[in-house]
Amino acid sequence: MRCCSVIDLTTLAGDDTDANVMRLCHKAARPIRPDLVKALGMENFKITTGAICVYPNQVAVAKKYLKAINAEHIPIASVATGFPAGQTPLKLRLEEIRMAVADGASEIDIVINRTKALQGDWQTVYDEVKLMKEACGAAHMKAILAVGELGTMENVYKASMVCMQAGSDFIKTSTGKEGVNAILPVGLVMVRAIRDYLATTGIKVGFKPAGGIRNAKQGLTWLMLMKEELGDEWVKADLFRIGASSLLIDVERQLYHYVYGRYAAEHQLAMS
Ligand SMILES: O=C[C@H](O)COP(=O)(O)O
Repeated sequence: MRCCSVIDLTTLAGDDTDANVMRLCHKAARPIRPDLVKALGMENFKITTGAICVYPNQVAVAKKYLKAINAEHIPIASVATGFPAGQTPLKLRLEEIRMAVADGASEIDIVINRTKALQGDWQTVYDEVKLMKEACGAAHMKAILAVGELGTMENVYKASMVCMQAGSDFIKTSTGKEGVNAILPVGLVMVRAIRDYLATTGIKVGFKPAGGIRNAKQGLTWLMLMKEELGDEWVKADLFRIGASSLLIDVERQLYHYVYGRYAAEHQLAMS
């Protein structure tokens, strides 16, 4: 159930429609079947996912549907800044953030400039992320490193530090579109960077692994990493999210197994 509460329930596809986004909103508001929630004695916790995560074009649609189902308390995260490649002019990347915020996103997932990172131009990476943070205004900003494109663990650590120094509220592993996405060795480097940054500044930065996290056991492994490396504060939604499009259905399937002692047939569980 904790895993469920930290998921940024995501749809980031070229064929996203209003209907997909509506279904995402419903699933975020009621992520686990009521009979399972009741059997687990969790009714009073009113668990939702941590947020929903969509492309900027879908933010207004999501806002409308969340309002319609009285679930406006669920944050809308929008990717921005030319997600996933980030290969558009800075002016457009910044404007995309402003538009997503104006449409109702309270969280913005930006991508860093991998070209500049790979060329060792960390000053430009820093300057751009700082401008992106300013463009976010009151919205929380998650900086996606796209670790699968950074080449070395040293670059992952440097990118983590630069993003935190530039004011990121979260650092996030991946867009989900790279060849290599959220993997534990890279996650360890990033959470250790968070720990080092906390030790030197006293500032708590959140962590979001994303991309390829598809089953409950993976979810538990990431939760354990956070608890072991950063402690209990980092297993809650204000400092930890898992970006995932299909993890929730497996979490629900495993809870079904826990409650009923057998796996559900496919027709018995709604798809997440
Ligand atoms: O930010 C979230 C990722 O795009 C989700 O990736 P996934 O579809 O592999 O779960």
